[in-house]
Amino acid sequence: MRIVVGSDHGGFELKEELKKRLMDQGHEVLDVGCHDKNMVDYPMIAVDLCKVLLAQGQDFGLLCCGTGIGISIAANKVKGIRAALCTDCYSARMAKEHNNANVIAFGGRTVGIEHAWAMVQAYMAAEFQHGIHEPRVKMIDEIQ
Ligand SMILES: O=C(CO)[C@H](O)[C@H](O)[C@H](O)COP(=O)(O)O
Repeated sequence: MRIVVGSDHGGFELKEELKKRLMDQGHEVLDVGCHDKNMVDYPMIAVDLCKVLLAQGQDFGLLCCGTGIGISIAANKVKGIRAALCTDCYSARMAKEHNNANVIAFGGRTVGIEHAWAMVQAYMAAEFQHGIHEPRVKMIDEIQ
């Protein structure tokens, strides 16, 4: 898969480890930053990632901040983005199956790497179920 990743300082370490594991699996990963632990404002990173995703058509985007909340709120302001803050594997799978989320978000200060990795795997293994979910997703997109 082609994946674009990004984080603020609060999600930097988690993003780096998830990026490494994705690359080890053979995925193509583009990192929009941040590239060190220096403080950076998460809305900028979220918008940068979303613009890249919409322009370059990666399969999905992965965002991390301290909680995953701020960066997912910011991403969801971008037209065409459906960002899901994931805290469990069932929700990560549903984010794809029901919501066709094109961005998943995690909290670097709230979840450990193994749990985050399990959630990434759950999301990546899932497929959008279409059917009744298709018009609902369309309704979401039409809000913007
Ligand atoms: O947006 C957030 C909260 O929902 C993230 O956790 C940020 O990473 C956090 O706010 C950054 O906080 P810091 O005090 O600047 O490290």
